[in-house]
Amino acid sequence: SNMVSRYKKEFLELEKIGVGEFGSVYKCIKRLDGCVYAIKRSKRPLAGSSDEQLALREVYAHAVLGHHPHVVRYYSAWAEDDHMIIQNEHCNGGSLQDVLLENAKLGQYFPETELKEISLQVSMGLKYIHNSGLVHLDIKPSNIFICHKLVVEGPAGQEESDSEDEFSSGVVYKIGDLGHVTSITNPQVEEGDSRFLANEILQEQYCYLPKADIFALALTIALAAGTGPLPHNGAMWHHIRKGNIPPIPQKLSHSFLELLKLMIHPDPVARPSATALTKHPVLRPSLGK
Ligand SMILES: Cn1cc(CCO)c2c3c(c(-c4ccccc4Cl)cc21)C(=O)NC3=O
Repeated sequence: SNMVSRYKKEFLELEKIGVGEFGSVYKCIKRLDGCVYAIKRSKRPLAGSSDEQLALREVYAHAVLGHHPHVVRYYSAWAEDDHMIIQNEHCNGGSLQDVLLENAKLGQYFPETELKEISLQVSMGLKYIHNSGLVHLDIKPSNIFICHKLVVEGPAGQEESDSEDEFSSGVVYKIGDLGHVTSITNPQVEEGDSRFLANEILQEQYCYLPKADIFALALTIALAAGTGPLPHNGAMWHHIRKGNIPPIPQKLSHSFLELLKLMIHPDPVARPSATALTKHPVLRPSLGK
């Protein structure tokens, strides 16, 4: 590789915002356009390894998926000095997992209206991914990123926000980390986090893959509602796969609880599709009247 890396040449590294076995994520400023990006640098996987497959799948998925308000935007990816680098949109509000941990410390949880907003926005992102012929397969709080719209001061000092758009609350939830994305029709399934894994995927039944994302979304929402840590395996894992939503320490409406229950139905066919969720009266109260 040439001496000066493209990464160092094009970007100013501000801070490390994540680290894992996958590599490290940095918040960077691109010198040319002055914008902030999230950049993941990971050790280049062994050529021909399954890790290489995963890395390529992530970039293919971003390339196919183009732009959607509820999918983290991809800008570029390249390889240099034995590293894979992917440059994505930076979401300034952290991940849903970060907010859940903060909430838990304070014994607070997302109220039902916010739980429905998260469900609706992530369903819109899933509808887009599924209609593109792909499935995510690793939906969970740490892969949902939050963008707070920056308030624009008007001339008279009053806040300006085109509140007629659907993000009137100013918070946008986006699906990120496409490392497990695969095709619905000829899938190469790399199982996601077992805490959010639907039983049919464990049984290698891949004929209703989009419904595995719906299953994982329901458990993601249950965590946002304050349920305790999910099991990775064992009796409680199977109890949930029989269609039992783990206990939630707040009063939720019967209709919302019934929807969450339907989303983890043991039979994937019985679970609502992402498209159905985006039109569901429980999530879109205005449609319910
Ligand atoms: C750990 N971590 C923290 C953040 C910032 C949230 O305020 C973050 C981001 C991403 C990613 C990411 C995930 C998977 C693949 C590539 C990237 Cl850049 C990871 C992130 C990403 O794609 N966009 C992010 O904001």
